[in-house]
Amino acid sequence: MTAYPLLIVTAVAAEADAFRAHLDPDRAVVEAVGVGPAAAAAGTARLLATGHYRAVLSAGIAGGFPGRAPVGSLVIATRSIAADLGAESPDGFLPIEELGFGSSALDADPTLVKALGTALPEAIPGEILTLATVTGTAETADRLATRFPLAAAEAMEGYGVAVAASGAGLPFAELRAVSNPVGPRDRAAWRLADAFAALRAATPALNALP
Ligand SMILES: O=C(O)c1cccc(C(=O)CC[C@H]2O[C@@H](n3cnc4c(=O)[nH]cnc43)[C@H](O)[C@@H]2O)c1
Repeated sequence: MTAYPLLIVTAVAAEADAFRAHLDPDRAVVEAVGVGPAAAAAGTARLLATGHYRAVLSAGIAGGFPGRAPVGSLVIATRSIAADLGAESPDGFLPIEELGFGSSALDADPTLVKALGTALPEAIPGEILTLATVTGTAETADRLATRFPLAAAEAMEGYGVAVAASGAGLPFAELRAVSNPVGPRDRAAWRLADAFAALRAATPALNALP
């Protein structure tokens, strides 16, 4: 029997197009479902309802934490973390773990992480944060880097895709190409071409995932 394909979930069409040209449709299918964790979770759950996928990958561009993931690099998530899921308090941010409402982190599937790391040895392993708001100040970047010393990158969808994959009982991973540093907003400086080139170059590795 032929195995079902891997589902690759991106936010926007330009990210999906970076993969689509060289994907083997028997091995992997890519779909763009929208920007942010809610669109990612709802769109992924809708696609998984067919029951015709073997695993799920959240993929696209991201901000890289300075000194941890430079522009143009690839990051493989060890965990995807909903970094803004919780409550503010005068003493600092309280994650939902401390509020008693479950977990704000989902581990990536170890088999997928190992296969990605072997196929993409230049990629940086680390935690990837999911935020509904793109970081745009040095203060927020510093605060996140301190709260999450193992975070290499931030994006807006990974945790949402992970929740949908977990609900469907499927293995999950996240792969990001860094288009910009996490820090003061400078949209004109985003190096989209470098990030898309890194995504395109990763496509053969995705065809080969278990
Ligand atoms: O303007 C364009 O041509 C363009 C082409 C493709 C994608 C975009 C996006 O803006 C996609 C938004 C997408 O990017 C992720 N992302 C990238 N950098 C960051 C960041 O520093 N912090 C959080 N998210 C980031 C995110 O996952 C969005 O879905 C534009």
